[in-house]
Amino acid sequence: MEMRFMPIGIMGGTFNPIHIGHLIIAEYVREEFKLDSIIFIPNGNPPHKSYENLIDAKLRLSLMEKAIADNCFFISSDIELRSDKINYTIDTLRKLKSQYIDDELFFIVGADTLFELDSWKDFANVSKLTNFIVYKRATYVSETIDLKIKKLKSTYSAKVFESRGPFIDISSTLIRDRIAKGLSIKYLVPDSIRQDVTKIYGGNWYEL
Ligand SMILES: Nc1ncnc2c1ncn2[C@@H]1O[C@H](COP(=O)(O)OP(=O)(O)OP(=O)(O)O)[C@@H](O)[C@H]1O
Ligand SMILES: O=C(O)c1ccc[n+]([C@@H]2O[C@H](COP(=O)([O-])O)[C@@H](O)[C@H]2O)c1
Repeated sequence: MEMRFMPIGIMGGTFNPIHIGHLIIAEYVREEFKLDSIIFIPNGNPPHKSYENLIDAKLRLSLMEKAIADNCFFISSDIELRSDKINYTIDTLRKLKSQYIDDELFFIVGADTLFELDSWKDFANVSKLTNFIVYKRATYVSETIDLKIKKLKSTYSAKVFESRGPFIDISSTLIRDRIAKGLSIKYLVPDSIRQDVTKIYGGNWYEL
């Protein structure tokens, strides 16, 4: 029997809330790197981020599930919601590796996350368990991105690839800020979750 090792993408994030940037990036990278599927993993208790407006992890998960429902290549995972402790990627990857034993993992990160990678818990071992795909993000110039990738490769033998996808200047911060100002988030999140996102993040009737 022929063995087939699958390249699997991982889109880890706080998703507070998920937006079309996450979806466009995942779909672009899936095709670009010929990934079999992309697992979306919301972080229950994010290690680095301190938020004024971090909504409940189960709500972030359910918005994410609704947002990815129409893409058969996208899979949702609650692996980081099963404990109240801070979630570190090293633990998640070890669990995923026991499930996807022979498959190759590709952790998708935006350029902002690239610059934090070596501060992740046990990054030396993280980089043995997964490849990385970096997606450019406004304010991060490509020369600096290239230098950082070079450094991660030489220091940790990390396997880091760069996506050629287009800049997408959308963030969860933008969504939260616009809702706070009573502005529209139409087209910034999938239509299937727009009303829920507006309500959950304290928006008014205007978006309903
Ligand atoms: N527009 C984007 N371009 C490139 N990468 C992105 C973009 N939006 C999110 N990402 C990446 O997706 C991953 C998860 O992002 P996250 O859920 O923190 O969203 P965010 O938009 O960065 O949130 P916030 O504005 O609250 O910081 C991170 O690696 C982040 O860099
Ligand atoms: O493991 C760590 O130390 C660690 C520190 C910061 C972030 N991460 C992961 O990086 C991914 C993107 O994080 P964020 O904060 O940009 O949403 C998400 O999957 C986080 O769990 C992981």
